[in-house]
Amino acid sequence: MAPSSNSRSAGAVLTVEQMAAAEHAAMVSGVSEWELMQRAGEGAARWVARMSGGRTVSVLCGPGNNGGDGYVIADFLYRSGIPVSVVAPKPPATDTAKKARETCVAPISSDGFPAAEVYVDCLFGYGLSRQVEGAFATLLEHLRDTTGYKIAIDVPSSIASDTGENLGPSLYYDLTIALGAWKRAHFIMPAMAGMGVKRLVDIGLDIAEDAPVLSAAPQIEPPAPDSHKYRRGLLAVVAGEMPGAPLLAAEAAMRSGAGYVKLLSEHSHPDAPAELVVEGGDLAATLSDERIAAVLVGPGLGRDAKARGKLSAALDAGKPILFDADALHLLDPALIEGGDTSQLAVTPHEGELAQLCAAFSIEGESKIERARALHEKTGITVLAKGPDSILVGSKGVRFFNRGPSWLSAAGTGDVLAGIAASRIAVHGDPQRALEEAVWLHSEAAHIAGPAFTAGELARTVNQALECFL
Ligand SMILES: NC(=O)C1=CN([C@@H]2O[C@H](COP(=O)(O)OP(=O)(O)OC[C@H]3O[C@@H](n4cnc5c(N)ncnc54)[C@H](O)[C@@H]3O)[C@@H](O)[C@H]2O)[C@@H](O)CC1
Ligand SMILES: Nc1ncnc2c1ncn2[C@@H]1O[C@H](COP(=O)(O)OP(=O)(O)O)[C@@H](O)[C@H]1O
Ligand SMILES: [K+]
Repeated sequence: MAPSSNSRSAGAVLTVEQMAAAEHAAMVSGVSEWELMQRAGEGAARWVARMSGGRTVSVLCGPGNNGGDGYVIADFLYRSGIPVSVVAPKPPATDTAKKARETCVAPISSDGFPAAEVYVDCLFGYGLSRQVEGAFATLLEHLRDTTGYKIAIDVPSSIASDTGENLGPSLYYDLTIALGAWKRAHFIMPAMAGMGVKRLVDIGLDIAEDAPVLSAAPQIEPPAPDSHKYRRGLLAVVAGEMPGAPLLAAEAAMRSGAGYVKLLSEHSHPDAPAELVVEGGDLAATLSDERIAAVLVGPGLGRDAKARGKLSAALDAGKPILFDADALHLLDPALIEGGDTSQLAVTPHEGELAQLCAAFSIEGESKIERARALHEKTGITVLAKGPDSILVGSKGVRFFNRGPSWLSAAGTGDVLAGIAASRIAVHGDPQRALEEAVWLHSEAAHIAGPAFTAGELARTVNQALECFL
């Protein structure tokens, strides 16, 4: 019953179409749908048994194979001596779910909502295709209003798997157990916020290696024993109209691994920390220093002709560049034409991504489609940030778990940009740097505690680094 050891499903985040294709491939290779359902149901049942701790369990079963999983779960729990019952408003509609119901020894009723301490929601999985109504909606409303421990199997039953859209009563689960692979909804807001703790059951699917994946915690190397400040990476932060934002970014960058951070500014910065070198003079000439390993441009830059000139100067230097904030309102096809875009990266929030898509004539229904199209059209590595960040680069697509919501504070984006640019200065790989930055930013927020300021967050990043060494 255990899945084969060569399963490559760990971490993949799939659409319904990709999921169905992976399951079809398994069946072509000789694994029956029944066998897949047994693996899924048993794997999930072991989690339910662990979480229930002897409490009474009620399993809600729908008409499709998600309901089929429910019968397998109930059967496993019943045979394990756990008090369990099933509610199924409609009989199974698929052969495999019918077989699961026929072999299920747990008591089954077609109506009511039994009082239980643990509820397992198997009404709909990735097959949900329309608004939930009638008896199914009533069950979900009861589930919403009860105080029991709530477990969603595969995908919460009112959530559309590809879009995260809510197609029925909206409720919060304590635990969501994904089957076979993660689905997009597991990492799309607001759906992901209602799923509680998330766990994945491996059912031995073989999944294409280029499928989007959930980002795994990075391993960050300390400086080599013979390192010096330049070898560790010199980052140039280009300042503009507003002094605060680039200073915040530089504060974070100094604590993210770069050996040397310079603020290139025509203003004086009496508030700058002593360890930050502030350099004036002609920007193009300063950026021609071959020891500069990466450039950050955008925080506090401004959006006028002078700002655009600075952006041009940065691009002309031919170095790896991270564009954030105001720079994302200035970038356009003419500016990057003919350059090596593989060393360029952008960190737009929702509004800035919309701005970039308009500038580069890109359309896409969802954030992931827009980010992917922007990368494919321009070659630029894109981190579409927010509570549900998505990274798209030459190594494919990465999803992330949600960081602390305390990050929703002014200036935290400048901190993220500083961290990411610093990591680019260290190793030169934009996609790796952005992935590291999301983790460091989140971890720094955990360490900084509640209601931190962006400055406090920036000054915590070196402690966050310790978690990834
Ligand atoms: N196909 C496979 O090989 C496997 C599938 N598994 C399970 O199967 C699930 C997908 O199964 P299905 O494709 O059968 O789909 P679901 O069980 O998610 O639900 C689809 C069924 O519900 C009906 N339906 C959809 N929306 C409805 C609505 N709003 N109101 C009433 N009826 C509605 C559909 O007509 C269909 O009969 C997965 O989420 C997973 O739980 C697992 O058992 C692993 C193996
Ligand atoms: N609710 C949230 N939960 C988790 N992270 C969030 C949330 N809101 C914002 N963030 C993160 O905080 C940062 C905000 O950046 P941004 O919108 O550019 O703010 P600012 O421009 O004020 O610096 C991003 O890294 C984003 O991913
Ligand atoms: K479900």
